[in-house]
Amino acid sequence: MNQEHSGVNLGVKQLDGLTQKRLETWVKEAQRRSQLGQLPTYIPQLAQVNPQEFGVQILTLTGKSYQTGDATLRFPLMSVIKPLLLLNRLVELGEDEVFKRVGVQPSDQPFNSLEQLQTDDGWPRNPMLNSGAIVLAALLPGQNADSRCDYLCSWLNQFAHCQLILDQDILESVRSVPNPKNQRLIATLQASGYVDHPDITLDTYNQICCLSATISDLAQLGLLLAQPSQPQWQVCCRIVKALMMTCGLYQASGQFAVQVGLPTKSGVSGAVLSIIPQQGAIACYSPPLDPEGNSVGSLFLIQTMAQSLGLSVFN
Ligand SMILES: NC(=O)CC[C@H](N)C(=O)O
Repeated sequence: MNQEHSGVNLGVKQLDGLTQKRLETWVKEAQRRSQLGQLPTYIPQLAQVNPQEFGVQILTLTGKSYQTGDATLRFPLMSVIKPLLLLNRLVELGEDEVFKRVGVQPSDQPFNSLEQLQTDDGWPRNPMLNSGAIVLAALLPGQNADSRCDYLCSWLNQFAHCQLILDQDILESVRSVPNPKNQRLIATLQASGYVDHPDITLDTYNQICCLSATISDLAQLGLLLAQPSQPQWQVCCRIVKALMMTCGLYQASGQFAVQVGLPTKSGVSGAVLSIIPQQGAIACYSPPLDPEGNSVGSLFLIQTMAQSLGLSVFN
């Protein structure tokens, strides 16, 4: 643990210690380390991106912004949509309805594990796994997948002041290769009674994963969770952040909570979102992944920032 920050947090805004120069130094090292990762191959278009692409933005609740890398890059959110889908469903349906259909237990299995779902008798263990997010996608309002995805996209754009758009190219790429793992998850969820219309639900899930963002859109989404704009969202945001902390990086969640201590969610595109409660958000994008499917460069950068600035919520 960094000596500099072993002391108690006496209300100091730790992000004040951030400078553009420090950020640039850390980003250089993160970019170097990202070479240790691999691009995912099961979605053809994700396998074709330039692995050296990198973007990071830190936004604070007081309006400060730090940004490095390519601000014009657009990337699909993939699993980073999961906490935002959860937020939407909690706000609209309430805690009781949501947790009748999905659990809150961490898992030590991969994000698309059928074994985990089978061990749990078809009960989706948490909303950060594909099984849990698929069940929540089934609860979005709308007659078909297009209208359900549109609904979530507009809701997020309205409340987070961002400009997410559905990336049709990546969606086509997702659809071009059948994903047997997700198909088996959905069949199991149907058998256990958590999903009624498997085709619409799988298509909705695929579409919301293909909502694309710039690094600044992603940081804006983070601010929504960092400090809820509406008092009635307080509890929902607290629940989402707790689940990001315990489940957001799959098998790596526990280790990251100890080393970094920030609610964090990753996606296979290399996008990562970390929340610094009451202070701001860190949005990072770097495509190469570690074996668990988390961005090597993004996690390195967030860990370095958190330890150097003392950002852990447990300080
Ligand atoms: N970890 C992820 O980002 C997974 C999302 C991706 N759409 C999938 O289902 O495989």
